[in-house]
Amino acid sequence: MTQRRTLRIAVIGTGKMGADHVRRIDQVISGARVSAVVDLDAERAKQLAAGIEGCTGSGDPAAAMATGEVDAVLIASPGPAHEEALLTAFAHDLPVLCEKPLTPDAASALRVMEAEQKLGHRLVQVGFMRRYDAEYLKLKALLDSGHLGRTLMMHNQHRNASSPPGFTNAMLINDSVVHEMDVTRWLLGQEITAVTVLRPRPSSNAPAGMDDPQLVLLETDGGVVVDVEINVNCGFGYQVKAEAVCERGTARIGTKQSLVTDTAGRWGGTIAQDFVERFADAYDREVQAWVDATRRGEVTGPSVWDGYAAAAVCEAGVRAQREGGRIGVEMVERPAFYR
Ligand SMILES: NC(=O)C1=CN([C@@H]2O[C@H](COP(=O)(O)OP(=O)(O)OC[C@H]3O[C@@H](n4cnc5c(N)ncnc54)[C@H](O)[C@@H]3O)[C@@H](O)[C@H]2O)C=CC1
Ligand SMILES: O=C1[C@@H](O)[C@H](O)[C@@H](O)[C@H](O)[C@H]1O
Repeated sequence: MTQRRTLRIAVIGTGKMGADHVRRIDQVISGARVSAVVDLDAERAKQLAAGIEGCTGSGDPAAAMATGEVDAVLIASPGPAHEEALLTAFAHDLPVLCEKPLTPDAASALRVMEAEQKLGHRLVQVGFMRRYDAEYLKLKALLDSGHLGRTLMMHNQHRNASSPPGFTNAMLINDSVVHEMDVTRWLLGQEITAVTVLRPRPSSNAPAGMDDPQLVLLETDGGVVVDVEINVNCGFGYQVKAEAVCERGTARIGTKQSLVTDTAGRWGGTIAQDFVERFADAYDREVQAWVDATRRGEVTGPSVWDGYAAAAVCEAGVRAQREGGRIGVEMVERPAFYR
């Protein structure tokens, strides 16, 4: 259905990402407004709602989606809560922007995929925001142009200043490396077939019980080998870098130096401190693209299939962490619905 009027959005989960998306919809992008915010911590939701005209705050996502006062839903609760919220949105035929991961494991992602297919039309865009980042878009355009020949390898670095409390080895894969898994599939147009995880000695910055950093190797069905340094307690800032090694050259992103100073015998710049800062433009473009598509009655961007494929690769990654060795990715065949 084409909707030319302002889209009324319910944001579910008002923690770090949810609150940032609320600010973005309220102050940055056009064509939408936040009409409801929902959090299990209802007080948090009410406080956020108080600062936004015409917005309610509450603690029950299902009740908020049933009011008939909502046109679309942005899910920013933790991954394990996504399946229930998605199925509720499907019951009301509401378009969804669902933060990554779609769900935390392949079986639940498959259930969501089957439920969406039963509806007979797509409703979900998955929040793999790197696909909207200006540098990643340039890299994709270059690789697609064929100018550098076929891609042979990719090297990635994914560093966070520190991990939030409760972060686990499995989350290192499911929450962090999931981004490299998605961009690998998207940049190369290939599926990932196997995962190996190597662990150097842990950094003394890593919380007890977490092996950080780790080196994750991905192999694709097109014969490309991709390495990812995941290092979520590096201490100095947030860095995401990627280099594609191709037959006729290489291409690097993430090395941008926006401001370089020369002073008192030194030269240097600054490093972003977290993803909200580094990927601000990508999140803006991602949410604007979702709003625009929804108002046109379309669903674009990363699909439930992409969310499922990433979940299947993550599952192999977590097994590789636990069991060691090279673990094959198990996936169902891609349904015609998502081609
Ligand atoms: N695209 C990206 O770069 C990033 C995406 N994320 C994703 O965003 C989502 C949220 O992450 P954060 O904001 O960092 O988490 P957070 O822990 O800061 O916030 C989560 C919020 O959800 C609420 N909540 C928990 N269960 C809920 C439920 N069943 N219904 C409604 N609210 C519920 C919590 O009370 C909390 O306020 C996750 O899926 C995460 O993977 C997080 C960071 C970056
Ligand atoms: O999605 C994200 C977080 O959940 C994750 O914890 C971080 O490592 C990633 O850099 C960020 O983009």
